[in-house]
Amino acid sequence: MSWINLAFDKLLQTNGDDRLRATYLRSLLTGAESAKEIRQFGLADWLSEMYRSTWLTATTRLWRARRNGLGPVVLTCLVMAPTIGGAFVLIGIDVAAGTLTLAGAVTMAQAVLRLQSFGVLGDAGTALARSTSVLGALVSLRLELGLPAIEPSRLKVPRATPSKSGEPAEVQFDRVSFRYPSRDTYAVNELSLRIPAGQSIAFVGVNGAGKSTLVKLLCGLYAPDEGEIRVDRADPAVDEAARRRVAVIFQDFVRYHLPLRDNIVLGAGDTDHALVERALTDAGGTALLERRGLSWDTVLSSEYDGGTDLSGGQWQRVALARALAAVAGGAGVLVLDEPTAALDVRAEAALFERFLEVTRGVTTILVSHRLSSVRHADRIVVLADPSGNERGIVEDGSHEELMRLGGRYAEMFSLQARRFAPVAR
Ligand SMILES: Nc1ncnc2c1ncn2[C@@H]1O[C@H](COP(=O)(O)OP(=O)(O)OP(=O)(O)O)[C@@H](O)[C@H]1O
Repeated sequence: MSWINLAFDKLLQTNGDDRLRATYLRSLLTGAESAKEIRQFGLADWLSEMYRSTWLTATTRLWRARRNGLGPVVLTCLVMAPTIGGAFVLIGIDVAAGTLTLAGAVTMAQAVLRLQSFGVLGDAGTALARSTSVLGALVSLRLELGLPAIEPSRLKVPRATPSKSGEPAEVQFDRVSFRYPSRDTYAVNELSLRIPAGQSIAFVGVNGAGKSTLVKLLCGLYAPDEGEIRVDRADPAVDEAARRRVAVIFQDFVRYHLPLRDNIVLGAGDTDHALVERALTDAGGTALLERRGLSWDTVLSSEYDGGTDLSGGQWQRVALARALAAVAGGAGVLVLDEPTAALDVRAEAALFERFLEVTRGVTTILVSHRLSSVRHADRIVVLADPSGNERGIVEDGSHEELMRLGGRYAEMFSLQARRFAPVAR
């Protein structure tokens, strides 16, 4: 059995984590779930390069191993070909002479063909060579059997450096309307809004009011049917630089199976380590390093040797740190589209409050169903209810102003405050 163990080891060392990572990177680059975030953060080139180099590392080793193993295969073929050919000739001669029946010839031929099962051309070898599709399971099995771990190779990938304007951006929606092609009604209807540079603003409204659609329009993921959107006077739907000025964390943000550090500074070049640390601290995620004992190089997936997965709330802190790092890297607008939904009411409110504190002076857009979480924004806009005949924005002001107004926001806030009495003051 020692040769099986050897081949097993060789296969894993030839591919192992690199193959697994390359397959994962390919799924990130081609999957619908990660597409909007990859486009928004401008990660396509960075991830493509990482995929290319990871795949190349794995396959180069595989090619080398195959080349090394080619000698015995060629030698065996040279011996087997005349042996099998000669046997068939002898069978033919016997059949022609009438000393071997047709049934006998078929049986003999089968027996001769089974000769291939021996040695390097054998079934076991072929099956092993084809078993790369079960690599993930093999890696786990290896751990189960107590075999030593394979060290994942460290990637050194050149990364894109974002523009570093450092200034908060001004955002303008001018009579914007947008309808999804499959729908009869407008998701956003004649909405006008100017967000001065450095202001924090919250979008609130009933389900389906168009809050997330507005965020996607701002990210340039869709172009409006009518009206204009501008980020520092440039259109994010057509201008890559304007798009990169918007850092957004969606509710379904991507949980990258990459080291903790890369999860925070995705594609952000050789970022100063102090900046990454500050981003994690500001996002309230230092417990990951202190209590969970992670290092900056720990891959955030248990599928990798030494890797580990995080809880929903811990992932959200990593995603928030990513947003803060993007701002430090040059983004001028920060958008949080309900990325904290997995946190409880109290934790979300505390996090948003802290977030507004650390991003003071940055243009910030918050979307949350929990009004106690967004009450500290400089300004709150209530989007029209699409089921009525309203359009655009129906209320606009600070928490205090809207409460004094006694309109829709005040009604929604009081309703929630009764439900979450200890949180909403
Ligand atoms: N990809 C899509 N295709 C078709 N219709 C969509 C799509 N995404 C959203 N919609 C529709 O557009 C409208 C606005 O949706 P959107 O998600 O922007 O609202 P929202 O205010 O963010 O809602 P919620 O509070 O439930 O998150 C809804 O009627 C929704 O059903």
